[in-house]
Amino acid sequence: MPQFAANLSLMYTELPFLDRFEAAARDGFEAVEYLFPYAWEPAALAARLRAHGLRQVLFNAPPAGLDRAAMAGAWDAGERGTAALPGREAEFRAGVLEALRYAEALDCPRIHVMAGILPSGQEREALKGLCAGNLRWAAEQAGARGREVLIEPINLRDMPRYFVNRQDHAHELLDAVDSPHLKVQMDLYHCQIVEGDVATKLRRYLPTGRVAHIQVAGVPERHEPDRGELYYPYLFELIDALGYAGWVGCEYRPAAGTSAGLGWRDRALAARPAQA
Ligand SMILES: O=C(O)C(=O)[C@@H](O)CO
Ligand SMILES: [Mg+2]
Repeated sequence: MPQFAANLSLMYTELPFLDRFEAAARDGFEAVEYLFPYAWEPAALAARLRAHGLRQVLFNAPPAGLDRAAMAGAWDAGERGTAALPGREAEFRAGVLEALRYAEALDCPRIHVMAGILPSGQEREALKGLCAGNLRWAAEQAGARGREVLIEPINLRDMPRYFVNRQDHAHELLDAVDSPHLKVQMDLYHCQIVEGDVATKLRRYLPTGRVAHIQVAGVPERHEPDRGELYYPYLFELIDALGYAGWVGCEYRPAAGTSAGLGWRDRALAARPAQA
């Protein structure tokens, strides 16, 4: 059965951010992911991880900005990455280097690098080369530090004009970059909204070894995985059967309260086949 990581950006939001680590550990999580660490010093976050026996398994590179102040305000200003954006190469590089600095301090093996919102009047086709070039540079930087860069297909309802929407968009970029340090973050919530046929996509892409992180949520409300149109017990069994050994991030907005809504996870773990 997959190993689950708590997403501290969407879960435990009733608590101040730094208190969410303890809450996740108390609920039995051994790993966490979240959007951004940059409002805190790496040492403060590393101390929380250590104190609660948690591993950091994923976070995002800054969405834009050349310096810490600009990076901090970028998400609220509507920025969603710069990998595919012309003229933003310096911000892209600054963000990747800042993320890798945190990844090292937090011993986090991978960072999610976002591609950006397609500028009006531009076609994604025309920006694929630029995006691949930026991602190649990022993958080299990450590889030199023993880390991986991930890209994630995201649905256009939540993020209009986002550059990477389908699994094949992401895998096409991986083909172009051709680096063992660039991988895919496969979020089944986005996959269901954009493409459907999720089990077939898992069967196609997990055996490639290119999927380094999976995320889950119910569809369409992005609540607990036991709410909505996807039947996760079947998908978890399939993920196991396909030999996926990575983390599954719980990237959903709890409808029942974070701890009260973990029944789906406990049932999934209880259904785990006995280890030989
Ligand atoms: O929205 C998601 O899904 C994510 O995984 C974030 O990292 C990016 O928005
Ligand atoms: Mg996601």
